[in-house]
Amino acid sequence: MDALKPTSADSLAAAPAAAPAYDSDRVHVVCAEPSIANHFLAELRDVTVQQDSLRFRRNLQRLGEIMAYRISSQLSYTDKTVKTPLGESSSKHLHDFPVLATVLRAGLPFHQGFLNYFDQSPSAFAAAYRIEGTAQVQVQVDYLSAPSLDERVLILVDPMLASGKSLVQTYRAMLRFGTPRQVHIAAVIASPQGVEYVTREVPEANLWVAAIDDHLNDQAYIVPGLGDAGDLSYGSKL
Ligand SMILES: O=c1cc[nH]c(=O)[nH]1
Repeated sequence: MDALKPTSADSLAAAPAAAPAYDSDRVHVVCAEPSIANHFLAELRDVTVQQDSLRFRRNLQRLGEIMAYRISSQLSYTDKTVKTPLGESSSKHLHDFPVLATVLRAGLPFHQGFLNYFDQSPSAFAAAYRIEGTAQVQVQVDYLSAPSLDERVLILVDPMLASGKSLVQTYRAMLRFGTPRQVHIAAVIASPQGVEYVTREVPEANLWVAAIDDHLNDQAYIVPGLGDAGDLSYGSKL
């Protein structure tokens, strides 16, 4: 966990002097407005609350549920009439359930939150790891499983958008399963660099984040962030 401590060389990528201007039609910052999402995010960040890994995973799920609801306003609906015990009601039904993609292992609780709402969605999974010993962050995607993405809505979810390399590599690797008609990328905490990289490299995507933090440290962790989302969910690894 030493990698998480602030260092004097928190210089991998210094924070921009002023807040960058994001295209608010494409970048949605859910915790910019006060809501219960802010409370869940505060618990995720809090080192004391983090000791309860059940609550940590559940808070990631809850933010996934909130983001699923927000993204649902951009999906297509079909008018249908449903029979109630007392009559008929004209209602809107989700036209087709989005494909929910995530990156093992840290993405799993956040993905479960999306699946709780998009309960008929198929899922796609990727495993990606960082290649050690390189000056630049380099990522290898080495496991993929997905349904056809042709003409589907794809929502790619990963709780921490740090450099953005693993998300972009995963997205590109997924495209071998087809060309989605609409793409959303969702993260809990993003770095300014990650937002810049993803919006530049995947211009077709809408980006949804709970918060955009200050900067990346020299280990490519988000500061202040929350630490290592995978370890906090599932225990530290060797
Ligand atoms: O801060 C970060 C960055 C990447 N992954 C994490 O779990 N935390």
